[in-house]
Amino acid sequence: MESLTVKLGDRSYPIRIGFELFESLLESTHLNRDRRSGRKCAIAVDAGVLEHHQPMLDEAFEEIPRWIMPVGERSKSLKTAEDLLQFLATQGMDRSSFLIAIGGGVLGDLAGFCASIYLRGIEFYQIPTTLLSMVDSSVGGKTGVNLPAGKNLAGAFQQPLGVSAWLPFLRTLSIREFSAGMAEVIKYGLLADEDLFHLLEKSGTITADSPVLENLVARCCQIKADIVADDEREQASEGGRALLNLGHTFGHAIEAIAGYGEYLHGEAVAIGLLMAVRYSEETGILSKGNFERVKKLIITNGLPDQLRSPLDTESLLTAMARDKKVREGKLRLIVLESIGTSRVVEAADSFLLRELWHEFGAQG
Ligand SMILES: NC(=O)c1ccc[n+]([C@@H]2O[C@H](COP(=O)([O-])OP(=O)(O)OC[C@H]3O[C@@H](n4cnc5c(N)ncnc54)[C@H](O)[C@@H]3O)[C@@H](O)[C@H]2O)c1
Ligand SMILES: O=C(O)C(=O)C[C@@H](O)[C@H](O)[C@H](O)COP(=O)(O)O
Ligand SMILES: [Zn+2]
Repeated sequence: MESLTVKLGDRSYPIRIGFELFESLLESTHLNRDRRSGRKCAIAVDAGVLEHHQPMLDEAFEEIPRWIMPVGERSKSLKTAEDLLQFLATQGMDRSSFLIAIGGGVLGDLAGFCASIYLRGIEFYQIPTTLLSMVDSSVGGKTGVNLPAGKNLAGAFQQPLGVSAWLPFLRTLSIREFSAGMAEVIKYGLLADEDLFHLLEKSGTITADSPVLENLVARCCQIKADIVADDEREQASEGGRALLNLGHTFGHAIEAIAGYGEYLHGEAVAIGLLMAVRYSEETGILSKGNFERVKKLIITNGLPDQLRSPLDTESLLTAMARDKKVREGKLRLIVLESIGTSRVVEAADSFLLRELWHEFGAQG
């Protein structure tokens, strides 16, 4: 088992990652201790997880009331949040109660958001079940829902009490969903860890059975934990948590304009990473030649390197302008200086952005 800590003073929490018994991971994050304390709790679970793991979850959590979320990005909405909040209220959850989120990033973001606003805030645990949620979304406390106007535009920072990543969950994940998680893994290599990037280049296509999997998940979580510990609310004037957004200004625009769910988050991020690398090369911040390396890694891991069908350039640019990193109307973009080193550019070149969208398959 890999054990890490997100160091946030009295809100510090453990991340446990491993193949051992599911119960042991729950024990090691204190989740079972909190259950035994008599505090009321409830589960929010993704329907797709239940489809594959219901007997195990029934056994592990037999007596706990359960709210089931319909699968997919469209569930990350205010409407679904209302359903979950109503469920918490009808179960009589009080301020000493806690919520257990079992699912991918959609479920985790939604349940975390509901935990942050129910009775003005209750505690919650994260049990991520997708690669993406194990390496990224379950850690760091960004919670929220999408609006028609853009991704994650309503949300809150709410750290979990603990994260238990049981790796055998990944054996039932579709290849497409596993690949989506690899986009965030590649992102970490690019933004902060050249050795990780080399390891990925050497390893070929990563799968749920890859011998490096546990190490990869732990490494990504460690990078995120360190960044979050330094800049929990993304307020650093240079770098900081904003670096975790590499490729996302492009990716989030694709998700919103194509219609939520059309591109998986990781697929949109993969295209966004390539666009960010191209932007970095075109502006002379990154030396030429890196784009092809990143593209090879993206393709090897089953991710798209282009829009699948044309989207409207103006709409994409409008969506980008709603990015949460915008300051005083200026679009801030994460760029690469080299593989493993990233930084923020304060006012992105809008002419170049338009050209890039055309290069990657947008129209108009
Ligand atoms: N909060 C953050 O820091 C953060 C970071 C990255 C991404 N995100 C968000 O995460 C979301 C994407 O999360 P995701 O990629 O996990 O997608 P997801 O939550 O939609 O899960 C993907 C699919 O896999 C199914 N599934 C989940 N676990 C399974 C399992 N073990 N076996 C079989 N099927 C399973 C689900 O039913 C779903 O259909 C996006 O909304 C994105 O914005 C948030
Ligand atoms: O945790 C972060 O910070 C990230 O940026 C991680 C991203 O992978 C994730 O998709 C996040 O939800 C994006 O945040 P947002 O602030 O751009 O909505
Ligand atoms: Zn992301």
